[in-house]
Amino acid sequence: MNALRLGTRRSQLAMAQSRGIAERVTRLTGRPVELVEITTYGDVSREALARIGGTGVFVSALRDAVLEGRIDFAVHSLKDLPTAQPPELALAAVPRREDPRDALVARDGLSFEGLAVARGRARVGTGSPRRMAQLNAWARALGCEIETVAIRGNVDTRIGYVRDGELDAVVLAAAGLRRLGREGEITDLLAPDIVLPAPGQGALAVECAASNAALAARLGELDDPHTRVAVTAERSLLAALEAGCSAPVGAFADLLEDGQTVTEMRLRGAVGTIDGSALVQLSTTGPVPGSADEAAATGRRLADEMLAKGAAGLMGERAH
Ligand SMILES: NCc1[nH]cc(CCC(=O)O)c1CC(=O)O
Repeated sequence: MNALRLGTRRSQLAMAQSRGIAERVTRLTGRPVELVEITTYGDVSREALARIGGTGVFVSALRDAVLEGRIDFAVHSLKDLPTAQPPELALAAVPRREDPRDALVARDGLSFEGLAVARGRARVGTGSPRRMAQLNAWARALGCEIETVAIRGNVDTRIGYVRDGELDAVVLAAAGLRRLGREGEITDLLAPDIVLPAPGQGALAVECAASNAALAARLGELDDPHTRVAVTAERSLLAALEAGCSAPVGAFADLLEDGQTVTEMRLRGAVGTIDGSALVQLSTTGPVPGSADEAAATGRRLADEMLAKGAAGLMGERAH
């Protein structure tokens, strides 16, 4: 039986994600899956992500490979996907989401609060305007000041800044650290009511050509409907704010359970200035959307409320 070709970026995180999905696809279909390495613009460019982001720098080379038939399918971090889905590509599966939270890796095992109140102005590394805005707002609420420092690079590089003392802490997605077996580095998990994750954080997207309906159906068996509904609402909120993946926008939908059954979905959104001096944070709770369209409508409604509270005026800024 010929192998399915799964295109993947070469980074450790992408490889770990792709290997995990490859195993599940093989178990499901009985077909071997072969990994094909693809280099994306996001891997080659040294520019600040906040500046080049928003156009799917990590995903377009993989998508081209799918459309040109060089690979059969691709796995992306959902938060890196542009919000508009091209009609020639099928979002075949959104598997069950991992921990959506941001994680702090700090010197001396410190929590964020411990770090913020420690003597001196803590230097916290992150390339994400969303994290900068919310961390600065949190520090202000604690009556402290921190310095957010723009960094990028792979997980080892980022953690290295703390190891070698250049920074007091870095912030990374908990899901990424888990997938790499590096959760032991985490010194604090940031509560979503204080630091809302990026829309889609912790979730993966499995894409194939829309014309390959048979493959889309097989891959669809990996889909987790609750995760799909939640990330659909989050991404619709982001799209309705007309913000890209580098905008200081946090969004997180969680499903509330009553015993065993899921009863309601709560969607939260946050937009702030990078210095944390202003933050608009709203939430809405209602019945679990019965379809992707309903989930998207929930996201748009919350975005409208946020815009009415002045969200647009907070999003103009960019990280330097
Ligand atoms: N923008 C890079 C990126 N895309 C997805 C993840 C982590 C894994 C995930 O969120 O699923 C990361 C790294 C990070 O934010 O620390």
